[in-house]
Amino acid sequence: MKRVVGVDSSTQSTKVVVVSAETGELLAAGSAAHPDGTAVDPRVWTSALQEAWAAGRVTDFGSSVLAASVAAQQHGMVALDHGNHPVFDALLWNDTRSAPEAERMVAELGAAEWAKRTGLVPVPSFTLTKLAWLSRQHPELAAQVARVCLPHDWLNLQLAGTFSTDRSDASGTGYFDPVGNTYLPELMQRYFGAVPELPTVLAPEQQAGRLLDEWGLPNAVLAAGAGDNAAAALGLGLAEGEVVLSVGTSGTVFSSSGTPTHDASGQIAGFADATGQYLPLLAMLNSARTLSATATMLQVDLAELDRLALAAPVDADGLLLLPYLDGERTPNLPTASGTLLGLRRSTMTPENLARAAVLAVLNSLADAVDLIKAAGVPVQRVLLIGGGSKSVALRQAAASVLGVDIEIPAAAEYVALGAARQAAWAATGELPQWKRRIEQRFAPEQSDWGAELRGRYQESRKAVYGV
Ligand SMILES: Nc1ncnc2c1ncn2[C@@H]1O[C@H](COP(=O)(O)OP(=O)(O)O)[C@@H](O)[C@H]1O
Ligand SMILES: O=C(CO)[C@@H](O)[C@H](O)COP(=O)(O)O
Repeated sequence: MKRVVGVDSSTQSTKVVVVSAETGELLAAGSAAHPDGTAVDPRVWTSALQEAWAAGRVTDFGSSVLAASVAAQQHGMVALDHGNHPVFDALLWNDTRSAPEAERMVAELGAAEWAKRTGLVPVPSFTLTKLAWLSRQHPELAAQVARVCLPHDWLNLQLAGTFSTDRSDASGTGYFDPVGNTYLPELMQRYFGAVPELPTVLAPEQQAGRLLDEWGLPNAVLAAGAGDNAAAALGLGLAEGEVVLSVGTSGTVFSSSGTPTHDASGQIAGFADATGQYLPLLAMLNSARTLSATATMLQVDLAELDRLALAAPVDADGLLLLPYLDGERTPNLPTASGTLLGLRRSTMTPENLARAAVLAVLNSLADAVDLIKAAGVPVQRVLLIGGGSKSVALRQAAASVLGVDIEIPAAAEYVALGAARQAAWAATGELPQWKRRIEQRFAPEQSDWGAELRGRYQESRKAVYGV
């Protein structure tokens, strides 16, 4: 049996899977945690990959492995000197210190022009705003930068010694045109003050090189890799009309599209996908960690948080959480903090707080679905994935809050699986057709509690944050 390896180097952890190249059947898996924080030394990701690789006993599959591929969190600023040493910690997608730069960039060029040229309107998540911050705050370090890449590109460098990326990840930088598939050096020059070497943008099925001997897979080539959401779409075999709700470290809502988006409001990121098409996407800074933070506040584990949330009234008895705990990206409120409304002696219960956290995550996703629908992206099927989707309370309430049927694919690491599927494509020249199994389906409940809650959530958000 021929195998392929998929990697997901996400915000909180590295996950590695070994699967059948023909069917995608899971054969082995390993993982390793990342440190908390929004600025990370990229060398930590290399160590985590080595740890997850060993935990998954990947080298036991040796010469049967045809290829590997890396998907990773998007946008991280990996700034390297001439010796490929990081000049500064990689500022991640959820670091908001470059908010002033993002505002300045939008004010100077205009949102519509940014959306037209890059598919994006700068927010602190995007790589170029972080480079602008480095150039302004640490000019002496910026002067040492010889090349710039993204988290998945850094791991490509460690795995095969090649400096390469793919269009899905490049499309999240703010200096790339996903329609023309070209870098925009004039934007890099204008906002970073120089044009460092940038990784070669490979086609989705193109090989990036051969794995270095130290990784113990003598016959394996390395595929181009991808941004994590594009890889998840590949892992799910996402089709136009299908929308993914991912409750991970980031909350994301995205679909597959044959046409690019240029949303001047900046709410929909017009990314490229990992098949040659496009991936219109909205991202939230606060998602699964809203649940874990609430569990910590209640001093319970996630299983107990779920039990509490299931024991509460469906609407948390009016307790309402606006979950902008780390600031927020959609809506663009980088300096915001969270707000709890409806506090009464009768509503201040652990059950209601747990339920309010679940409903907060779902309302943020529902806001994003409303926006992607309004942009004309067809929404015929909604798939719920991500670690947070393991919450029974969340998956049971999702259909009522969003007002649509929700499908839960069988539990899998879809980002890593998508990377593995790309690896098989790069090795064989054929994109394998792996089966997707739906584990559960939920329909909206008869009562209209979800619609009533959506109204209160939107009124509260408008009243408190003005958006
Ligand atoms: N049963 C659960 N209930 C709620 N949240 C969960 C559960 N299991 C895992 N999580 C959360 O899922 C998140 C990890 O999800 P994942 O999709 O792997 O994230 P990433 O975006 O980093 O890939 C963590 O924040 C974790 O707390
Ligand atoms: O910023 C985005 C998408 O634009 C995030 O989706 C990151 O790509 C982080 O992904 P996870 O760690 O949550 O998987």
